[in-house]
Amino acid sequence: MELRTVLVVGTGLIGTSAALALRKRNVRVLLADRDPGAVRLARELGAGEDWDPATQPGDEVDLAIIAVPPAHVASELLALQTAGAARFYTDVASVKAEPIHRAAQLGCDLASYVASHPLAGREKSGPGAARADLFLGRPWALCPTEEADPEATAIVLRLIELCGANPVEVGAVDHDRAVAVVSHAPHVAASAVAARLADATDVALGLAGQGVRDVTRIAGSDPGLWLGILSGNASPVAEVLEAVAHDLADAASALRALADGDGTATGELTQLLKRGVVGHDRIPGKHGGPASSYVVVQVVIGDRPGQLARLFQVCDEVGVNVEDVRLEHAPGLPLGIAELSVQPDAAAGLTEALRERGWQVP
Ligand SMILES: NC(=O)c1ccc[n+]([C@@H]2O[C@H](COP(=O)([O-])OP(=O)(O)OC[C@H]3O[C@@H](n4cnc5c(N)ncnc54)[C@H](O)[C@@H]3O)[C@@H](O)[C@H]2O)c1
Ligand SMILES: O=C(O)C(=O)C[C@]1(C(=O)O)C=C[C@@H](O)C=C1
Repeated sequence: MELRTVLVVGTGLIGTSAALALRKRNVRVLLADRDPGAVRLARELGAGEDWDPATQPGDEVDLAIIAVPPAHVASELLALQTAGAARFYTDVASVKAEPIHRAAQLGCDLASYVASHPLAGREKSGPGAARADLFLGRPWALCPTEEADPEATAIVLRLIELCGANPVEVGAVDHDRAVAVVSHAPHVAASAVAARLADATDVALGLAGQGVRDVTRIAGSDPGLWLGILSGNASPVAEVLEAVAHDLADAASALRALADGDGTATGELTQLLKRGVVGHDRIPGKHGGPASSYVVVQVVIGDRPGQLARLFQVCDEVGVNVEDVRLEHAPGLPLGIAELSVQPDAAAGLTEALRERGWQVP
């Protein structure tokens, strides 16, 4: 099953990332969004060409990817199917049961539609945050219903393969329960931790290290999008959060008891910390950070104009492409760390070249 032409509806973070990945594999990509600015930016980033429904025959479009917020998936699917925009359809929403249920209610054709969900994303929205390699090595759930045409499933599998992700076939209800545990409840927990920082003192924020950054990164995401995701998976997420809240309440009680001099209270706390280690160790592969195929080279840089430019100059001299860059500031210090993500085979050469030129590479 070949994917020659794909229509992406919703050229935000996920739609544009899929479009960029497909363009790299020479798939023709047509772009649509209700926001013309989002299409323009996606096009300028090389994600494809504007979709003109008046001139583009639907039977030439193999697959339409609906990459809009969960609440709009079903209505968008209906509109596209009514217009005969493509042969097959998928969506990428973070919840699955409700959009499928709504699509059935609206009378959408469920034979040509296989819902899906890439388990990859960022805390930033819009086409400007998109990356062609966002899905590399990541799980991508697909949830064919009983009505789904096997050809529709095959074409969605091909999409996942072209984006470099790993397909995971799962029922919609099971999917939603699973992502409540591994994505949606963690998001709310991150928000609750980050909310404590809103009125934290400057002294506290000045002491912020990597731990709090790791735990709260996703709390920086678009609240509107996440309200839609959480509302679409309300009961499973509530169930996980109730369990988390129970653990947190127990931990707080144990700490109160410890503060009151009851040394036996360490037992409960230790159990929670140990259960945390067990849970953490069960997460497969690398967690977060840039695409798993990159290696991060850390370089100490002074907080002076031109430092980054000089650093990139070295990368250029030794022919190393910087796939991503992140700056870690040390509050109050005239130093920071630049984390350069590069291809694994380029890391050693770059490290050597930097050290030779006097850069501190820890
Ligand atoms: N952000 C993530 O990390 C992530 C990861 C996996 C899946 N998803 C899912 O992907 C979908 C898109 O999320 P995103 O992060 O790319 O959001 P985004 O805000 O970056 O992009 C969404 C785009 O959809 C457009 N849009 C909204 N309603 C539309 C409609 N009816 N018709 C056409 N365009 C419309 C918006 O203008 C916007 O450009 C959501 O369903 C989300 O649940 C998000
Ligand atoms: O890493 C991030 O920033 C994400 O938001 C990714 C993440 C996740 O929780 O894993 C968030 C929601 C999506 O539905 C899929 C992926």
